Amino acid sequence: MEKSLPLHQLHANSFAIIINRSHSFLHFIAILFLLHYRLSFFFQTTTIPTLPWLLIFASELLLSLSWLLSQSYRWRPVYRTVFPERLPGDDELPGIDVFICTADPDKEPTVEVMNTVISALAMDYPPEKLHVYVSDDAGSDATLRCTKVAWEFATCWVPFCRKYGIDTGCPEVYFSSLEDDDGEFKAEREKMEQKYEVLKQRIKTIIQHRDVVSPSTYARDHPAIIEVINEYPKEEMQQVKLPLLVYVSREKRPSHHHNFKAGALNVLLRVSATMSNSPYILVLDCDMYCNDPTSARQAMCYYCDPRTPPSIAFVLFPQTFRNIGEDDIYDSEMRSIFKIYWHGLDGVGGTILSGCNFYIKREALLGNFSKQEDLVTLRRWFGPSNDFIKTLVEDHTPNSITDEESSRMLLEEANVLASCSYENQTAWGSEVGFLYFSVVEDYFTGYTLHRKGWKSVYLNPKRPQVLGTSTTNFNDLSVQWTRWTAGIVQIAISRFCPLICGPLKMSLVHFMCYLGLTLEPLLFCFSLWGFALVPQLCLFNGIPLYPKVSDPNFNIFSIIFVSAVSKSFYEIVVASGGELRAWRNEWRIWMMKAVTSYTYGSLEAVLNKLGMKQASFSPTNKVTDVEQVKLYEKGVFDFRAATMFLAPLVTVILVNIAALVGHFVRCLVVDGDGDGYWEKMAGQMFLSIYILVSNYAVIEGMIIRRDKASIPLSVTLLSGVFSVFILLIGSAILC
Ligand SMILES: O=c1ccn([C@@H]2O[C@H](COP(=O)(O)OP(=O)(O)O[C@H]3O[C@H](CO)[C@@H](O)[C@H](O)[C@H]3O)[C@@H](O)[C@H]2O)c(=O)[nH]1
Ligand SMILES: [Mn+2]
Repeated sequence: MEKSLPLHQLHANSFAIIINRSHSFLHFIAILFLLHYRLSFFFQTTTIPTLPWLLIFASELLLSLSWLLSQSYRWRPVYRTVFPERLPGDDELPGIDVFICTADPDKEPTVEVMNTVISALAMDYPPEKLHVYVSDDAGSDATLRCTKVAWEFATCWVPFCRKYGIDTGCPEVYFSSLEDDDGEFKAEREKMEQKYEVLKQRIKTIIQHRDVVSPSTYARDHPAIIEVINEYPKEEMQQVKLPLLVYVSREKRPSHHHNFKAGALNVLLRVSATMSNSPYILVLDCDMYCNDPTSARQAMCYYCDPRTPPSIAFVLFPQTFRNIGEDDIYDSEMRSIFKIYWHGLDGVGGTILSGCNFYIKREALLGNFSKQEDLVTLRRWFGPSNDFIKTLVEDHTPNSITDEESSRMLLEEANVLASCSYENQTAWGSEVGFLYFSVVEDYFTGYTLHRKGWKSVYLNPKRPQVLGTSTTNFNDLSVQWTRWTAGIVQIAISRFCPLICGPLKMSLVHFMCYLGLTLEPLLFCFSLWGFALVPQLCLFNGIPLYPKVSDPNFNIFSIIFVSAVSKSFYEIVVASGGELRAWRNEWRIWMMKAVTSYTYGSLEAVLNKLGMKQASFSPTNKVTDVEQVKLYEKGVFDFRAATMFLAPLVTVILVNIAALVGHFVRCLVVDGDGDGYWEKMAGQMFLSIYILVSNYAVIEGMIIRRDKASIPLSVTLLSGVFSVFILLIGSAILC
């Protein structure tokens, strides 16, 4: 009886669909009017110069294009429910390999990384079917030792969680969220808490006494180190059944490009194949604790359901963060991505692969082969290891470690698979595994899977499945978004651009989603620079770019503005219950990113294309700085950021102030004759005021605040020079 019940359910949000589609339709008509208005300029005689008109028209066109493409993620938002209690018995569940990547113990606190490892070991899944692999790109002996101590702690922690039904597998979260119980449980809990404190202390001591002289050089140049942590458990630990835990640090040499996280994941794909070869893989970033131990069972609701088509490549959970403040000024939560876009993509063919927290089918990454497959072809694709090639064949069962000899042989082979030359002249990274073409390996790999006809599923249950650390200061945020932009623009300007390689096996709407996401950074940075400078330069010089207030055409602009602003108000505040300030924060950070990270990222991608700059992936800083956190929690911008990120912001603000001042002077002195000058310039004046009001935080950081995190005077002065330059040169060219 139970077997006939579905394991999962999908429902489309019809109300949202109706609202979205009707709004798209009306907004689109307004845009057509705008096109008509702008184009008719070319058939009139007027004193307005053509260049600024063309530029503002181009900005409007680009922004409208990105709006149009973004309607695809609003076309059919869907939501999913799963019923893990209906899953078959534990013995019928498939195996899962968990991959946890870490790369830099200075930026990624080891205590947190170990919490992630422990939370993965404590997942609610049959332990003999769960295998946890830690990839350490720093090759740090300290991390290996910490993994061993974490393992020891897990041997007590996991049985403790099982015994008392604790559903927070991450000790840090569990002990910091107070629960009051008494009796035997309380005493045991206190004992456990002490053990956890000891663990933290041991980890800290190991990290403090690292014996490598120059860790960063070592990280780039070291042999492979692979160790099975629970190979021979101590006597007293043998009772406890825990998942396999393996530490893998691939070989790195300066002469070989290591391809960042994708490279690390591909090594894990190979090494794990020879040890556990599970059909499903969960990828976690080192800061992403498993908050809900049932995520594996939830994902399996798709993979274990005979009625679900086998074309699902991955089941994705959103990235959720534990360090989001009430006033999330940097939109660190990335609300619209995880709460709007991904549900929309899910409804039209599948959400993109967003970094971590996904259960992916091994077969989707590697393919599935029969025993008759030509060995030469397989070796050309997958490299020379016969042991690995054997694992690709359907009915292969992996080697198990039974004695010292089998363990030695297995590790020998694993070392070969983790060597940096193993991938030479193979299809790794280009056709199989995680793909290397872009630094956003996740996005590109997911996109390629969808193009080949694979589907994906987005699960966003109420309880966060994972909890990570998001960037909560302006510098880290800008660095991170610059990297993402660079990776995405790399795709946009390559032969893989969706416009060039076409939808292949994707639906048209799904294709539009990918096109929109791929072009978004470019479209935003070009159009927003246009809106931030062109009307202002014209305002400064008394050139109108918008119709008079009394002209009926003025309504076109007001309608488009009000429609865009109120739709986002609806999405953020009404539909997803956000606060008003979330709405302000998202608009503001969007404008800020456009002139900083989107711009620099796009530039980086172009330089990379021209061979003038190498792609880079420096891990995001995950160390908590108390002072920074305080500012973030108070909703105050931390402007202790690189000048390259501050200068564009300040420059835009100064140009806007200058334009307004210039405008008022012109009104009073030059054009004070009341020929409707105010009316002609009202649109531009409004735009400048809008930019200044929305970005008041920058003005405050520049003029009012005097704390350490305000904008340094040197940056303001430098930006002042840029603004004068823009005003002079811009006026000369445009007007
Ligand atoms: O050479 C590297 C660089 C990074 N990492 C690991 O990759 C993970 C993600 O790196 P992080 O610095 O946290 O990047 P984010 O900016 O948070 O990354 C987002 O974007 C990346 C693509 O740019 C995705 O890979 C991530 O999953 C996604 O969270 C971390 O666990 C790192 O340790 C490596 O293993 N090797
Ligand atoms: Mn991260």
